[in-house]
Amino acid sequence: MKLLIARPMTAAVEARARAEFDVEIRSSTLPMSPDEMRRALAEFDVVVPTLGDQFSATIFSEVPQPRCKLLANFGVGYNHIDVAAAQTAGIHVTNTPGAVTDATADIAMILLLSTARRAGEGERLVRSGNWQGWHPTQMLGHHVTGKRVGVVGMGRIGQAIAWRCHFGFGMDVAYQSRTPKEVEFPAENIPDLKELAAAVDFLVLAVPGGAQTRHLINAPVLEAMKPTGILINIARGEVVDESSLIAALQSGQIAGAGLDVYEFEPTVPQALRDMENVTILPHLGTATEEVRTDMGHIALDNVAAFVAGRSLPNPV
Ligand SMILES: NC(=O)c1ccc[n+]([C@@H]2O[C@H](COP(=O)([O-])OP(=O)(O)OC[C@H]3O[C@@H](n4cnc5c(N)ncnc54)[C@H](O)[C@@H]3O)[C@@H](O)[C@H]2O)c1
Ligand SMILES: O=C(O)[C@H](O)CO
Repeated sequence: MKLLIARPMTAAVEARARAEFDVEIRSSTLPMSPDEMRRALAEFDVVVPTLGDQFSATIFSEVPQPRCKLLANFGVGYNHIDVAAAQTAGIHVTNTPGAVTDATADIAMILLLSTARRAGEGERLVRSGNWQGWHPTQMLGHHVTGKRVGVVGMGRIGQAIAWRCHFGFGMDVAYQSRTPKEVEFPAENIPDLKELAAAVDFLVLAVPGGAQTRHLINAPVLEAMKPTGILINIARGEVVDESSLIAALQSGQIAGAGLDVYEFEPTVPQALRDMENVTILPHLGTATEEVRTDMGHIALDNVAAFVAGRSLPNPV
């Protein structure tokens, strides 16, 4: 059984992979090229791809009889893989849910607090050496306690964000879902997205990416938000129509944004980089040693189950 891992991993994950499997670990930290993906499908039994490796229907169609039978994705989000095309090609897909939840919810809170309280702008001021000292109207932001958060995508991460907002920061919680969720704190389901956008101070995105959620947040949704509203996106960049977001921020239609993900990642438009009321992070959601190790173990657990002929723990 030949395994390909698409990026360098934490030491613990690489050690386990080398101990248990005949593995090749790519040394590049960049996404696989189409040539590399075709070779991966043709020459390996199992591949551990990740974000950025665009396993499109075209790539699958270019390798008609793939040796590969499992794509054990490193990450919970798998919108970079055309799962239907993979399955048609006889390739299973798995992901790494759960391990990512708390760390990603933490990054959502960092973005929410930083944007509301102007932390990035404040840090830039201190670093510039131009800070003139405290005064009662210096750099006033938006108070968080008592404000209302609206979660779009009330799954594992969405619920962990809502939990933090309620128990940690005394916020009211609303969310959008086709069916009400059973959570251990008061939370109002507002099924209409524009109604939710209009009713909250912070609109937080935690939906999966992919065709069904592409540009879910578009000009009409941004128009529905309060002028004091702040958009937080830890989901996938394509969930937001980025040019409409830039227009809404530039015109003052919304007050700010906190972003971990971008529509054309890793390209971040200059307009976003120029605005002081935008907090921008480089897709840090799961970026801790512990979480990346746990994600690697989950991916390898799926590989091990596949090799042993057991049912896959995390099928997509
Ligand atoms: N920034 C990061 O580093 C980072 C880290 C982990 C996950 N993510 C992203 O977060 C996503 C969510 O992860 P999760 O583990 O919470 O997944 P999940 O499946 O537990 O939750 C997703 C929720 O979104 C809901 N949903 C789907 N389509 C919707 C729509 N159109 N409108 C409203 N709700 C919709 C689903 O019903 C589900 O409740 C991942 O798919 C991934 O893209 C980002
Ligand atoms: O989907 C995920 O798990 C993240 O975006 C990558 O860690």
